[in-house]
Amino acid sequence: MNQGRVVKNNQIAVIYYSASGSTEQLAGAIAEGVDSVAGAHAVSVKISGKDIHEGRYTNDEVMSLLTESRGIVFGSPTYMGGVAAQFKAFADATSELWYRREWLDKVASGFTVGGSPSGEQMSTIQYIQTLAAQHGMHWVAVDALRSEHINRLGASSGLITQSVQGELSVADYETGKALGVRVASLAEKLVSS
Ligand SMILES: Cc1cc2nc3c(=O)[nH]c(=O)nc-3n(C[C@H](O)[C@H](O)[C@H](O)COP(=O)(O)O)c2cc1C
Repeated sequence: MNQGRVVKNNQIAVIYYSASGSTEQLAGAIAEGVDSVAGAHAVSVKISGKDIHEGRYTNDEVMSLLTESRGIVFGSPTYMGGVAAQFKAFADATSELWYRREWLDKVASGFTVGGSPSGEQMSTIQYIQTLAAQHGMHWVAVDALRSEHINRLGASSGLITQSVQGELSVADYETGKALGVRVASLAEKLVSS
């Protein structure tokens, strides 16, 4: 796995864009889940609009940090039925890494927040899933059955949530933590198998 590159011992990166903070809250929940797994640790990176010039994202430090990680969890708010422009600029910038197959066989997952319970968040997750597939990554789905306590909106493809007046529900937060645990645990299994 990731031959020829230095991959840090079960480091999982959580990279996301957030304008008003709810996607950031969810990123925090995922990182908390990762950190609760023995031997795993999370690094969180917020995509900054300051790294985008004329639509192009550039930050070599961020790209190196992601490449050194064993797994990457991608997050964006749902904007107009898709990822935010800032996330797309970042995703486009990963094309150089794609060409060199730098992220081949890492684990991946995705999360999004919308303002509506059914505000096309699935389109956002499907885009993130496609990005991970292009990089040859192993997609980790949500395994929790829907209830009022976890996976409130009942999606499996990725973590789909809704912010109400800028706040996530406890159930959304718990689903984030569970996804972090699952990504870190599967990343560990993949290298030891
Ligand atoms: C430009 C824009 C477009 C949006 N489009 C959608 C949408 O298509 N579906 C939806 O459910 N919510 C939509 N929202 C609501 C955001 O997804 C929601 O407020 C989310 O919590 C923002 O994430 P953040 O707090 O991390 O910035 C939109 C918000 C903005 C500003």
